Amino acid sequence: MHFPAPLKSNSVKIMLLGSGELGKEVAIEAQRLGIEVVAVDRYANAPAHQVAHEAHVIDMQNKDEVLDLIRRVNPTYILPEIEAISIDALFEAEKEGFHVIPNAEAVNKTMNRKNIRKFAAEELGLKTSAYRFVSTFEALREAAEAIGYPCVVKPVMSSSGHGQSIARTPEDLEKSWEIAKEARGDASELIVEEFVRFDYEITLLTARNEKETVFCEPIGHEQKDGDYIFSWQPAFMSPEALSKAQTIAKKVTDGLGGRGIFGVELFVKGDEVYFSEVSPRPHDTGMVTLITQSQSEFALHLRAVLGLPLEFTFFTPGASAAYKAKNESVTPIVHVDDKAFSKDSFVRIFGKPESHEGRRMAVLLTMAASETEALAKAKERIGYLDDSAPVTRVVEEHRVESEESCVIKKVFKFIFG
Ligand SMILES: Nc1ncnc2c1ncn2[C@@H]1O[C@H](COP(=O)(O)OP(=O)(O)OP(=O)(O)O)[C@@H](O)[C@H]1O
Ligand SMILES: NCC(=O)N[C@@H]1O[C@H](COP(=O)([O-])[O-])[C@@H](O)[C@H]1O
Ligand SMILES: [Mg+2]
Repeated sequence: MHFPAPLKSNSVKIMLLGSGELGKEVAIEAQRLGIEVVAVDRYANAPAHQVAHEAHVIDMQNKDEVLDLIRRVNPTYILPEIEAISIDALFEAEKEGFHVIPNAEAVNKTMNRKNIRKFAAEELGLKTSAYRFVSTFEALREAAEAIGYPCVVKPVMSSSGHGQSIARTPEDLEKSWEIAKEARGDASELIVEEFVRFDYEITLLTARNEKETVFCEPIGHEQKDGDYIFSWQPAFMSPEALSKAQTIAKKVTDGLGGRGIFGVELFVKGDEVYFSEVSPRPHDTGMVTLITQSQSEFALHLRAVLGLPLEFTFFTPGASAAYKAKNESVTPIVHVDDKAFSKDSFVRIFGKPESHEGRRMAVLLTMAASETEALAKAKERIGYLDDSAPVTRVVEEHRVESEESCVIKKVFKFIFG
């Protein structure tokens, strides 16, 4: 491939629609290859704005504003980085010949739980939790009765756990209804899901450049309030579960098509693998690849977008811990103890201009001889970043790992290493 210089009439230009911590790392990778970066978000001085050639602040849900900016910037590639973007603008841009990553229809399917669930379960025939869609409280009650308790209630359009709750009894439904309504995005419709008592959950990062598809080592993660707090790589899986996970990821990403990295979220129970959802972009749990791989998920995303080879090396087991702000502040400070900068750990501070309770502001990364050790270090050292907020856990049940599944895991580990 030829790499024209940035800021010229013939530059290769990427436009990030969303400029948070994930976009910031993509922008840095693009800068390393001399690709011109235009970063867009709904607020000023977003993380990727600070490392881009050009920064814009617009209402990303407004079709006209998004389209007008796309036409003015004339990017080679448009990279959606968040879900809350005017999908009509992306469809229109694609019609006008712009290259949306991975493509507008894939963005459309994945931004709405109804579309992706129907696609995965009904079109591709993948195993998922039982589910129903509802838009009235009465229908929510009926769906919960049919699916059984506990069940998980989520707005069809939301991310990072916003608006999500578990109803354990019929009495919880009113609260779940209120939580969902308060969430951002289009909360007019909800999905009610069977609560899957999985042994563990993973993200399988899958990159495709339309010539080849590659998988990263599976990433294990722990969630609090529907948002990730710890991730580690590799996540131990039985060979059968790993093979099923890769088959599902290949089917889903081939079905969505286009170029880029995808975060395929899966629940694993024994050797059964359930498809949960997929992000057509780097995944927050995948920040661990900043320390574990020669090419992080961000570098792989960019390579896939540009149609470059997707070769990389898995360097070392590692883990990540999300640092969440405790307070609201327009002058936020992340206090980091020097010990976080030891030979086997480092920190990435996103530079978000404002904090509010629970907002992810930084990530701590650790490496070790095993993922268990790396995770233990991450859990211990996240305390080196001050006031990391203890948030109450939504999916409390998952903490209780059955003795049986522990024994099975140990046996597999003994046999397969
Ligand atoms: N049906 C379910 N059964 C059991 N646990 C679930 C279920 N749905 C969600 N969870 C738990 O809640 C977490 C968040 O759910 P989900 O990924 O659907 O939300 P999200 O808002 O899209 O989050 P993100 O944007 O961070 O991926 C899951 O990773 C899992 O731990
Ligand atoms: N699970 C999706 C995810 O992690 N997205 C990442 O968080 C940013 C928004 O953060 P903010 O809400 O703090 O502005 C997004 O821009 C993206 O980088
Ligand atoms: Mg998710």
